[in-house]
Amino acid sequence: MLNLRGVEIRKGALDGPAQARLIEALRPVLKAAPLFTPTMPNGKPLSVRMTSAGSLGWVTDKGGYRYQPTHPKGMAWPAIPPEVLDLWHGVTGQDRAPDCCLINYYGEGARMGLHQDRDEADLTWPVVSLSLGDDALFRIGNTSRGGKTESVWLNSGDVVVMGGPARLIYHGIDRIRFGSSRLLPKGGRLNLTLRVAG
Ligand SMILES: O=C(O)CCC(=O)C(=O)O
Ligand SMILES: [Fe+2]
Repeated sequence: MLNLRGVEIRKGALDGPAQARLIEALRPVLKAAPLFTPTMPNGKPLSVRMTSAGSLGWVTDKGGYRYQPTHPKGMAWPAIPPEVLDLWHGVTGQDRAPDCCLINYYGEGARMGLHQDRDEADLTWPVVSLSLGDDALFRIGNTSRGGKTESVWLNSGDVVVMGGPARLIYHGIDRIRFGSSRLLPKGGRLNLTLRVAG
C-alpha cells in the first residue's frame, strides 16, 4: 500500500476476475441509470460522464453541486450492487453502508480538475474510490487550494481511500491513457466513488 499525504492507495486491491465481476454487476445499473454529461454551475459541461447508484446520487447543473434522490431524468437511482458494498465494508470495516456510489466514466480526453469532496453532510466518513479500465494520472494536492502537488498512476483494480486528515485533500485526474486496458470493451475508465453522503 502506498500512502501519499495521508491518501491511501491500495495498488491491485482487486484482481482481474473481481474487476470483471464488478463490470458485470454495473451493467444493469448503467442500463437503469444511463450516464449523462453534467454541467458546472456556470453551464460548462464536464468531460466525464456520470451517474449514481444508491439512495442519493451526486449531480451538478445550473442549480449547483448537490446530492439528490433521483437521476436527472426523474427516476430513482438503482441500488448499489452487493459486490460494491462488500468492497466498502471490507475497506472501511464499518457496518454502515454508503448511500452513494458515484460512477464516473472517462472517455478519450476526459479529465477532472483539482477539487475537494465536500458536499457530504458528515465529513468524518472516508471516501473510497475504485478504478476500473484505463490507467489514470491522479494528482494530489493539499487540504487548502494551491501548493505543490504529487501524482501517481492509478491502474484498474486500485482502490484509493481518502479519510481522516486527508478527507478534504484536493485531488483530480489529469488524463487517462485511453486504450491501456481491455477491461471495458469500448475502452475508457470507470471510477466508482463510495460515500456516506446524507
Ligand atoms: O476518477 C477518480 O479517480 C476521482 C473521482 C473524484 O475525485 C470524484 O468523483 O470526486
Ligand atoms: Fe473527488
